Amino acid sequence: MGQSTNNSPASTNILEKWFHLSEQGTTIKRELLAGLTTFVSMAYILFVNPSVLGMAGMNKGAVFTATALSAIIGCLLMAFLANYPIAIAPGLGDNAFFTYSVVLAMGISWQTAMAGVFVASVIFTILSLMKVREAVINAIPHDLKLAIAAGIGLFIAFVGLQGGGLVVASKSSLVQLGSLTVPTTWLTIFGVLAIALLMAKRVPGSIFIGMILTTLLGLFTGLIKMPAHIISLAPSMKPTFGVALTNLGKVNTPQMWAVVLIFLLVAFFDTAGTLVGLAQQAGLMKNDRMPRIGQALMADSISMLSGSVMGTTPTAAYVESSAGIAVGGRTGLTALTVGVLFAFSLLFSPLLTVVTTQVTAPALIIVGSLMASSLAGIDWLHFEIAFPAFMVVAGMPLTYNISYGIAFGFILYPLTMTVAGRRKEINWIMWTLLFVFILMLYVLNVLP
Ligand SMILES: Nc1nc2[nH]cnc2c(=O)[nH]1
Repeated sequence: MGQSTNNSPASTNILEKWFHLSEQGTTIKRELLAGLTTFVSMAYILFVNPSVLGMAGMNKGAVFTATALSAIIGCLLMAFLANYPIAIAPGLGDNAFFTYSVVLAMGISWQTAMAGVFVASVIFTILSLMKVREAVINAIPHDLKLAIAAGIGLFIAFVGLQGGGLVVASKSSLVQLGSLTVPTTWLTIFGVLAIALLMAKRVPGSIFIGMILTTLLGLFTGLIKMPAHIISLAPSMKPTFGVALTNLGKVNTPQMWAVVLIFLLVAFFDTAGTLVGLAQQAGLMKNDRMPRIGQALMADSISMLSGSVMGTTPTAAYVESSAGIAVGGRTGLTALTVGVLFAFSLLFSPLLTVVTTQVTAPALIIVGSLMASSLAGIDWLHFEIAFPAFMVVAGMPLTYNISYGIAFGFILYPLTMTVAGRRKEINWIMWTLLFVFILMLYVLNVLP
């Protein structure tokens, strides 16, 4: 009794018992530093998520609170169920699909779309519990999984370039460079440069720091208005809480089933792929397999489920966790630290008004470039693989729809592989998906 510091024998013993720190060759101090590093690398989502979902018509304050709470739930579950140094929060790929493809392009209300997220998360949770999850993960060709991540990267970068005014519509060529005489566009240019240079210098939390610098420049030049307060109680989730449940009845349409399928595919494969990549980076794979992958998927699926009820799009295992792993994070204590910091951040909602589109745009562009790095793993030398992968990557930004990119790849892949004499490598799940995606194109494009 009487000792209350983190390093007291009692608390050390508890943390040791929960997280097996010495077995993983790590220390409390290193895990806390890793958690702080990952948190500052991903804290931008607290402002970017309300900005993107706000465009779908959702209440920004409620989304802010739902974002923080779903991240807290995800990180705590990751810490205690799976003991991995991996943080969870609403993914940029998923919120972009929700707003730009489902709500704005297909004209589905955000309320119905959120009910779709809920249904997808229930299926995801069931899948995480069942042993077939490994079979499903292995059934999708590695190159297509990489192409999906890279395509989403290009898509969100495109969204950022437009949001920041750098790319605008053109009558003759569809897109062109925006005007460099617009002052707010220069805020975005400054933000991209600031973050890119900080990243090139390997500064932890580059995105967060770059966004703060851009906001300060905006405030200083009068392009952004001063906030009324800096801290306050977290905004109420009343405008969004439970909406997914009250709209469940509206999911029963062909369009919504197609949307549910894409939410499920993106959420499941994004998290599964990211988990394995991060576990490899941390040296936590055993015989080329990830121990406790079921628990880690479960942590994500439950936070996605609770997020959809509270009012946010699917959560993902964050690629930014690699920043904390790079500074030594190896256990769930890193994830727990991120969760605690998200709890503190609930107080900072008044800053939502200063984080404008020009401030969030650089984050989208830079995270897009990070996600595009999976292009490196694609087998470009074999046309039967390279072309379907290319069509996934090019299809997402150019059709402004993540589902179409995925559909192009899944329809082409079994065909090009078969003609190339590699039919044996295509399993029945891929043939089934070929027909599912042809049906999906019909439902999303021809039927309406
Ligand atoms: N894996 C992953 N990491 C992210 N970091 C920010 N957004 C995302 C996302 O959608 N997926």
